Amino acid sequence: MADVVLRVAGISKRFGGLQALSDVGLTIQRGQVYGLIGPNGAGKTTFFNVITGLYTPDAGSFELAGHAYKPTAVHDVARAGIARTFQNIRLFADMTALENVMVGRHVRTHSGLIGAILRTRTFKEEEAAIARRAQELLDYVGIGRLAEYKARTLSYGDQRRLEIARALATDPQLIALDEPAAGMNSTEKVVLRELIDRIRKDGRTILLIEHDVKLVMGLCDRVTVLDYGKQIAEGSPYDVQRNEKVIEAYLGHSHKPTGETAAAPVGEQR
Ligand SMILES: Nc1ncnc2c1ncn2[C@@H]1O[C@H](COP(=O)(O)OP(=O)(O)OP(=O)(O)O)[C@@H](O)[C@H]1O
Repeated sequence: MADVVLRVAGISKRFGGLQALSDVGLTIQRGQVYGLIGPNGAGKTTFFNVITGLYTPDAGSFELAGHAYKPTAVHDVARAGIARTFQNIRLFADMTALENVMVGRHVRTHSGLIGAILRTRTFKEEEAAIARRAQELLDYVGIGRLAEYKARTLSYGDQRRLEIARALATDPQLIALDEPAAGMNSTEKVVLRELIDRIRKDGRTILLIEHDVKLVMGLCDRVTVLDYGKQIAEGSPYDVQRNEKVIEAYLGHSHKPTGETAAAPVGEQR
């Protein structure tokens, strides 16, 4: 049987009179890059917020690496094995890049508050190991030379890479990236694409929300498309970008293929 990292079924979420998610489900296999796309307001971020414990769903079931799990507190979700980045970067601006990654790593440490206060030998050894691992992760995402710089002094693209390093520091089963290419120029996007590819090749599983449909189609193994909170398509990038409902959702009206004037695949329309 294939190795499933995340299986969610029947997720619904309502905000007052607005049904932000209706009966959404997906299954992500280990080692996949799984894309979640859809027009503005489709429910992508709400879905991320539900699976990472920021919002409580009205309905739905969750399974992480074969175990039922309930995304409640954000910290518990990180411990269970899901790490995320945010659409609006959330770093500790006045901490160094290295310290930001070390914070992520603390999810996996044991010596606790008493050890920190007493500065026990175990605590010091653990801190040194965390710092070494944090530096490795900064090197891995390509910003090792910036370890001692404060997060707020980093370029936008480097801050996004720092967020990814911090997410990786928790040793996640699944890393969820919320619009990692937002605001990046084309050179930064190429570097980002290489990084995500590398993370996948190194055996990680990635869930990706991204507005850059070309990036999604080039990177993802499977794609789910949301529109007004409903799942309108699921499949390979090739199939999804030729799906009539998807084309309609992106263009706002239906295109009937008619030879030369047939609707272009979604990735080529943007
Ligand atoms: N906390 C909230 N309270 C009320 N409505 C919300 C809340 N969060 C999201 N919504 C609404 O739910 C719908 C889905 O929003 P969501 O942010 O999930 O969409 P999205 O697909 O991520 O959009 P975008 O691509 O613009 O980020 C929108 O209509 C949004 O206004």
